Amino acid sequence: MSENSHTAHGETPEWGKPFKSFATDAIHVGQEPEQWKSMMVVPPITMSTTFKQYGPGDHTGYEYGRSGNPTRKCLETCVAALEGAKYGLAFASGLAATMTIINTLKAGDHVISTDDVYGGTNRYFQKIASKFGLEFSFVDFTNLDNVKNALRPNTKIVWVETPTNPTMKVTDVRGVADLIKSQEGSIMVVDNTFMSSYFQRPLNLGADIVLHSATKYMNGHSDVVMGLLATSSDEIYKKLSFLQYATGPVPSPFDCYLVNRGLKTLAVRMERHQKNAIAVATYLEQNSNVIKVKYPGLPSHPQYEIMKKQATGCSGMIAFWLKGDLKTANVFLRSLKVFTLAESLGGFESLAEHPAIMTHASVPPEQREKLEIGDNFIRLSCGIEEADDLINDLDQAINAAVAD
Ligand SMILES: Cc1ncc(COP(=O)(O)O)c(C=O)c1O
Ligand SMILES: N[C@@H](CC[Se]C[C@H](N)C(=O)O)C(=O)O
Repeated sequence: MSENSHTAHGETPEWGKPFKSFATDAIHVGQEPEQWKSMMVVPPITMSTTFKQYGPGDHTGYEYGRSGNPTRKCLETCVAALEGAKYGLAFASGLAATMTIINTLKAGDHVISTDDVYGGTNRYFQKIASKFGLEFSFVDFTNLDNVKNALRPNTKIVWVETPTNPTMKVTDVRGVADLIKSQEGSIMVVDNTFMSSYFQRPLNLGADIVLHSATKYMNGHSDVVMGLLATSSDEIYKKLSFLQYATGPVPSPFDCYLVNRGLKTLAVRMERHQKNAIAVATYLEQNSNVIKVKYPGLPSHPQYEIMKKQATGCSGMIAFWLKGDLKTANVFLRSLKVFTLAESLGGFESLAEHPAIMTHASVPPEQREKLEIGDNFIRLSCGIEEADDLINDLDQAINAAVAD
């Protein structure tokens, strides 16, 4: 069912058209009842860690739970379809998926990363992977000359996160693909966590691997930690699936079941996240106590034109800077009643957080300052509640913060 063309339905004048049959694929691909003797419609949670063989080495394709599991397979097949990819792979967390990609490299290899990459990815690159002889450069991908200038003969991976966590910088993915085309042996990884497969398909734009922290939108219910990868390259898949079973960062069958279930409502969830985020970002832009709002789905975003060119919509993530200091931000966050003050994002519930103290505390302070991740900086994940309730909540919390 899956293909990379666009649907005739749901025309949107501004954005790329929705991916053809996305919701149908999310519900059906990899879920065929015919693969089970009982013809069950909902795939089972297969807990068995081992599988009977007809004779030594003569088996159904499953031998041991680390190298393959039927529930995981349903999920991986579905994810591949949703990314327009040939292959999907599931991992125990987003960072486990990141680590697996980095494990394809060897000492002396070089990685160019978006400067505003998620704090945990930054920490893994700087504090762990660099100890094994890998070299990292962090540059601002909103100017592709920075990427061009950072390329070295030993550059093996260009690591794009778009939009970035937390300041919502957008990278021209096709522009990066064109840049590295002539660089033999270099691949591009795109962390698609903030968009989900519903709004952006990086492989269509020239990426080699797509990564998700499925902990976020792909699962969407804030009850599973998981990572997902997708690729259409046989060579890359071979390396990643070897590492998946040889190093073992695999998710549990129960978690695979939950994420596979979460995908069934991804399309409707993302539409609602977007609708709420547009309403909230528009409200924030009009509030005189807010200095700046960054939402890539509004024309005020510096990379709005790129966003429209490469995405079919925008998620529930908003970055904004309050007038005031740490105390103002603190009172604002403590005053929220509908938004919950918590790390993470992409679930049905709205969350708010303070990146400098919470999710991005591991980013070196001087790098945080350069990226404007300061005391008055707030990140919102708009859930799927009623938009008016979200706006009223933000309004009362901002009023409480400025009055204090
Ligand atoms: C953009 C992004 N990528 C990767 C990760 C890592 O994912 P996980 O927490 O599932 O390990 C996160 C969050 O943690 C994230 O926000
Ligand atoms: N990607 C999530 C993760 C929150 Se940061 C988790 C933990 N404190 C850590 O440092 O690893 C997000 O909210 O951005």
